[in-house]
Amino acid sequence: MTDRASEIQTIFNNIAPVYDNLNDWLSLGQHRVWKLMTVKWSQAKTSDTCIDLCCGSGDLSQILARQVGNTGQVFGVDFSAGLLAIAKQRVQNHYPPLAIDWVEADVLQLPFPDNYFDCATMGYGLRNVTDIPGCLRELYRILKPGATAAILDFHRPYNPVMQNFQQWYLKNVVVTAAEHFGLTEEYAYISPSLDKFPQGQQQVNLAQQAGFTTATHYQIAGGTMGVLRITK
Ligand SMILES: C/C(=C\Cc1cc(O)c2ccccc2c1O)CCC[C@H](C)CCC[C@H](C)CCCC(C)C
Ligand SMILES: C[S@@+](CC[C@H](N)C(=O)[O-])C[C@H]1O[C@@H](n2cnc3c(N)ncnc32)[C@H](O)[C@@H]1O
Repeated sequence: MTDRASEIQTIFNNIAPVYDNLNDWLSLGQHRVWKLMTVKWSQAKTSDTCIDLCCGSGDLSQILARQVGNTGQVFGVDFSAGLLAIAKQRVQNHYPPLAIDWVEADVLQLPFPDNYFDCATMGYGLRNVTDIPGCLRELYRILKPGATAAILDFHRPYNPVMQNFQQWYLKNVVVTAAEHFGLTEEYAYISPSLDKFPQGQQQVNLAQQAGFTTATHYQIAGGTMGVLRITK
């Protein structure tokens, strides 16, 4: 793993204890709706074998697992041991049990064979990997032909009013809230990471270069978030 990847791993291990609560408060619960939309766009269905890349504390993995049922299987993959521990704990006493395997691994080198998965999701992961084209190629490799992936992340709105609002909110609300938990630097990282993140059409181009036959980017939440939907 590169030094940069280790730094990112440390950021997520540090924020693990407050991650879920802060996401709920700071998005006013909206991230749950965006994650439901992402699973819908992934076209996951009963009995499918699906993967949730960069699963963190596992919200998307849980939604996927409900969708595929007990005849399907979900693999939640992440390299943050801290967030994976929370993911495991959250489903421990779930009834009925959810068919989720938690895998500690780097999504740039997935421990799965070619053409294995019926569908995939990724929430707020693509912006954080150190090699976006490599990640899309790895995702392409493990999906079956015809399988769909839905990738949710922040997006810089094209509308200048929304863009100013997003920048103001990240700086004055998100980072200020994080200061109370001694996590200023960790949350201050979101805005510059978003500056470097490809915009919707660029994401579509990268997906096509990775081999995906169809790629569409949908803006949601006033353009502050986006979902890239791609089919192998
Ligand atoms: C679940 C959300 C973000 C996850 C997330 C992603 C990252 O890359 C991080 C990096 C470093 C630290 C933390 C994270 C992280 O938590 C999205 C929801 C939470 C957001 C922090 C707040 C979103 C604000 C938007 C500008 C839109 C506000 C509209 C809302 C309806 C109020
Ligand atoms: C912002 S969190 C998203 C968590 C969750 N998917 C969600 O939507 O709330 C980003 C996650 O990506 C993971 N991550 C970043 N780069 C990774 C990599 N190369 N391999 C595995 N996980 C990675 C981090 O550990 C972190 O859990």
